[in-house]
Amino acid sequence: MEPEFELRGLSVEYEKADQAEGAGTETVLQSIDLQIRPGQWLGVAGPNGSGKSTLGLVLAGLSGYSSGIREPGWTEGRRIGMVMQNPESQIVGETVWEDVCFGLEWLELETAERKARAAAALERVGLTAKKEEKVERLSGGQKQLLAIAGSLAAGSPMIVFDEATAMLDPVSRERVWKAAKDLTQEGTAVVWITQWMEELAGSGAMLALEKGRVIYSGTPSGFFYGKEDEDAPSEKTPCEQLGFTAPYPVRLVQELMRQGFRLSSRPLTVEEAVRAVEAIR
Ligand SMILES: Nc1ncnc2c1ncn2[C@@H]1O[C@H](COP(=O)(O)OP(=O)(O)OP(=O)(O)O)[C@@H](O)[C@H]1O
Repeated sequence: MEPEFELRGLSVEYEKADQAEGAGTETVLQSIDLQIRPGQWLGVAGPNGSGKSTLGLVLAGLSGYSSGIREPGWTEGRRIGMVMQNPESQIVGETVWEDVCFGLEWLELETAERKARAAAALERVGLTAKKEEKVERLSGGQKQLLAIAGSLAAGSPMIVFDEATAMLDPVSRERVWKAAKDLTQEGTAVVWITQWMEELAGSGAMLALEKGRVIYSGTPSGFFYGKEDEDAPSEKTPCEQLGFTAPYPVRLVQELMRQGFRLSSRPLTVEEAVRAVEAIR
């Protein structure tokens, strides 16, 4: 299947803010290549300032770029959704209903169709009962769900989540994560930017950025465990290179491996770790 969204050699440069450093530009993203297929979940990780949000904005079509190619999914009339870290920063309507309808204003739809789409989107994220509520009275998690509903109503083929669960409690985090997971089942592509290593474990594919460059592109397993078939890995894993701590099940299994246990898989979750350990009994 052809990738629906593709970046080739994409770079973003900004004018240097600090004149003391001399005039010129700062390269924030450098030669990024990536492909995103319909229904794919792409996890994106990287330290502060590595360019994750800039990449998210470019993918969402909210920010330009200096050079490279971005095609073919960004054609006119196809709105890419974006759910930002701060739920307050993306509210456009006074009430829940107004907010979800806002993104539909630009589409040439019959009123009945617009209403049906907005109602269906609110239903999908469980906010139907809050339809008449003022947005300011929603919780942070509900505001994130509302942002998802806005993208759903507009028929976005891809939604970018930029640390969208960072300000949420565990229950709300789970709800937003689940809503995003459900979208991929229906063919919506999800770009999930996060600093939470646990959130990367379920990614179909992931990439890691450092200083604006892609330093890893592949499976979460390769990111956390490093190259395949190394009995005693001496090289740092990409996760360690970035200074991140792998999820607890990964660290547990890595310690077992160091102690000489041979595991036939490279588990990422507690459930997978339990199965892998059971298999060596
Ligand atoms: N509009 C802008 N003008 C100039 N420089 C910018 C602009 N936006 C971002 N930058 C710079 O680009 C670099 C990458 O920023 P970006 O926000 O994309 O990183 P990030 O990985 O999302 O960081 P964080 O995890 O802290 O959110 C930083 O050095 C930042 O100062």
